[in-house]
Amino acid sequence: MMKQFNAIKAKHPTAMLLFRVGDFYETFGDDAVTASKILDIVLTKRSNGSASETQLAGFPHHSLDTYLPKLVKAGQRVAIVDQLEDPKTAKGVVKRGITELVTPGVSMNDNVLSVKQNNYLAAIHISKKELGISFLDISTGEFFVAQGNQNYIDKLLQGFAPSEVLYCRNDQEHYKELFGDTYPTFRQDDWVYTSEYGYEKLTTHFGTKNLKGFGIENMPSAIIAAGAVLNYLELTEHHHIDHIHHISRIQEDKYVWLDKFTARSLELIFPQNDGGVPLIDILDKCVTPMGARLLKKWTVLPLKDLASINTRLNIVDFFTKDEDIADDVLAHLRQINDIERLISKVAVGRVNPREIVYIKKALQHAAPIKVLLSKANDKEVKVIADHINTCDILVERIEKEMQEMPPINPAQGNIIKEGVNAELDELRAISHSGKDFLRQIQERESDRTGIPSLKIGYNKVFGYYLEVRNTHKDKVPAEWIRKSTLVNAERYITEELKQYEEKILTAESQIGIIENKLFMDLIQMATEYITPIQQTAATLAKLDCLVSFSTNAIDYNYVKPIISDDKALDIKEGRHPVIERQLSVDDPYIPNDVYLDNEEQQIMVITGPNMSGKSALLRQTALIVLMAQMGSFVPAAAAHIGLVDKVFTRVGASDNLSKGESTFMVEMTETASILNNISDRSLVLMDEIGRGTSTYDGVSIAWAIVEYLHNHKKSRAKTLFATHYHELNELAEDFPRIKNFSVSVKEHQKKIIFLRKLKEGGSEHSFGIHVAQLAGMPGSVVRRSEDILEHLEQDKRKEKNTERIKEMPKDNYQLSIFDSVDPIAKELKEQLEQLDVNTMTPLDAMLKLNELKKLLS
Ligand SMILES: Nc1ncnc2c1ncn2[C@@H]1O[C@H](COP(=O)(O)OP(=O)(O)OP(=O)(O)O)[C@@H](O)[C@H]1O
Repeated sequence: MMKQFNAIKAKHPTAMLLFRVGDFYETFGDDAVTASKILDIVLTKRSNGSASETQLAGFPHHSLDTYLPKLVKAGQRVAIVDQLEDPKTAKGVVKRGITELVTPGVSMNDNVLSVKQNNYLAAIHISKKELGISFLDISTGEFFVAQGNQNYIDKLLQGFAPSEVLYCRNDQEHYKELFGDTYPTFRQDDWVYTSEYGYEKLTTHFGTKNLKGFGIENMPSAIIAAGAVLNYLELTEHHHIDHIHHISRIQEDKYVWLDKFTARSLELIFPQNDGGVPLIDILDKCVTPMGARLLKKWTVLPLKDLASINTRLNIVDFFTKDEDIADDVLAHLRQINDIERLISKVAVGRVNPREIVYIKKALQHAAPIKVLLSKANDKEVKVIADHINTCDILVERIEKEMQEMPPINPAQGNIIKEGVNAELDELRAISHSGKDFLRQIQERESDRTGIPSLKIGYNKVFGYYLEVRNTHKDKVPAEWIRKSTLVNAERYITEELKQYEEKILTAESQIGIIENKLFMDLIQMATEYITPIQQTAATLAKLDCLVSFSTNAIDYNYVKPIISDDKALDIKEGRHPVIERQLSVDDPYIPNDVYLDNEEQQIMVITGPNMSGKSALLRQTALIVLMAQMGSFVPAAAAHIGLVDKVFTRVGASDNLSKGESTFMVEMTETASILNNISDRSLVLMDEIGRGTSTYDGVSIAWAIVEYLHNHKKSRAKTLFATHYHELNELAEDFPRIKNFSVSVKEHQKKIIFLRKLKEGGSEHSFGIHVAQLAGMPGSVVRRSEDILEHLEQDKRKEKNTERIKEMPKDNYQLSIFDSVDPIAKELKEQLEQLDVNTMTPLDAMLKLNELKKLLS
């Protein structure tokens, strides 16, 4: 057996082998040490016939579902080695082989997967020209590819957040350099990463002559990455993958460009700090798992196409106006299981009886949704109805054949209803009424023979028998066959009893075989419905997202945005969708207007004290735009949004310092990438840019960036620029499309009250000291800061020129001795002034110093 183990281990050295031995899964050697730590199971030692001892740790086979996810979640690649023949009939060591290799990126196990999240496996092909990437979720059948530069690939990685990344063995260093070690990885052989192999793999899998139909024919790097994914499925023994029947190109130009910093700082999917709330948590009111997963994709991939956005918005509008339909649809959606993943389980042959019934139930609830929507007086809603395929024939058959609540484990039996199969019914009758039937035989034979004490019994040696006490021996009919003689009685068997016995003993196993066959036939039929069920799942997911948007629109008082092809952004009384949810009714979020265009007001320079709400205003503007382009209503009184193609966000270095990644250098690199990528339709949010360096550096850089954005020859990117540097207010005097705004505060008894209202015009000073006071800074520090500020502002008034670097005020803690009126000090000063240090020898200097010192004594 250890030979067998070693042979399999040699083929998969990086995988932990769960080796089936009898009723246990065992791990050996180093695997055992690791498994015992992760699973907290006992580690033992056994000699296994050889001189050296082997370490051993195992668990009962029926606990696989409990232990396997723990191993995978701990980052292990786990190979399940099963017995491939019946140990009872096997000669010698039982044949064993890998039946599945479960890795973080390839899993169908419900305990490994998270309901609301896709589980992507990614492959990256690194090449000098363009990099290729592919993403596959085997649990849903979704398969995507893309090709582009490192930035783009990095951004996709961040958006899709794969559980495992594959790349070519030869690219190890390069991969690490580009993408670090964020994701668990696996390296494949270099021959996998060639265009010929990828092309061949994809065309064979999809059964197509070429890849034109998928629009990826001319994407060599993407094809290589996709081929690598298929190769990995083979390696991990995933051979039944009919549900992966399509590959889609991620069309970069279809979606709003959000680089990874922007997605992160806007907290679309993940919060930046522990306890933070990302946008998705507010948006997601989905009631189906596939809806929740789709909404995540919509959130990181807002649309750029006017027609598609308006379709979504119109459907949301429909549901907000007809709440009864929305409620009915929701009531049915709530009853719908994860059919997207269930149908994938059908494809890979891992569906259990109860799950087949769930598929039926889901389709049965999809049917009334289809009826409801097709009756709606709205073209776009009707289209949704058209895309729901209720697969009636399949539903009917499952309904007719499957029990209402069959067990999860088919071996437990009672999967198939009565009346489906005559043989099955008969066997069940035998099994159920076995004892009755035996009693009937006993009574009948007792009457017929006149033996009153006739008994039926059973033993392992000759099965069922009739027992006759010696006193009635003479009444035994001739056809009974005597099997044994006891002291007081004799035991007989009959032809009938023998026949029946065989039936009873084989009935249970026969029932299992027939039920299993009928169940397999049903699965076979279900595999023919993979595509229509996937389509229905996708449509229901979309519907779920749109109804979720309508629920938010009503509950949170959102409005339908007007999206157009022009380039203006006009938000009236906009609110921050996340912060407003965290505030109480008594202290609600203060709405603000934001207007930007390419002609009059391209850049808003927003000043205001710390904590006044500048960052919130910037972020809410971006979130409103993105929500609108996802197809959601928005938190505002009205919103007119000229299509935005890219959103860039840069947050000043110190806001990110806690993550330990944002140095001033990073901030500048990120800003440079914005300046190189903007277009007329871009929205740029700059928050405290330049604060990672000295004040003067900061002001200069911030100033230069605003100037650049304004004067860019080709693109007038709409920009919100929040800053502490009120010096920047002077820009508006020289540049026509720059306008000053400030977030208002009221000073009351040297304290500030945040009004949070945006008003035209800059702010005069930054109120930082007041914030320090609010924060509980000692009174002496606050007073001293006020003194210094006063000095600085006096200096500024004198110079009246912000571009020139000003001197810091002289520290007036200590009076200068030379300003003193003391006569000795005066004498000292005069003597020092008369000295010509250049003509003095060191000795002269020493003597003079001594002389001066004497003056003091
Ligand atoms: N319009 C608003 N209505 C109500 N509360 C708000 C509003 N805007 C911001 N706030 C609250 O004020 C807090 C501070 O806002 P924000 O972080 O935007 O200030 P800031 O001006 O960017 O400050 P800093 O310059 O220190 O980063 C927010 O966390 C939020 O709770």
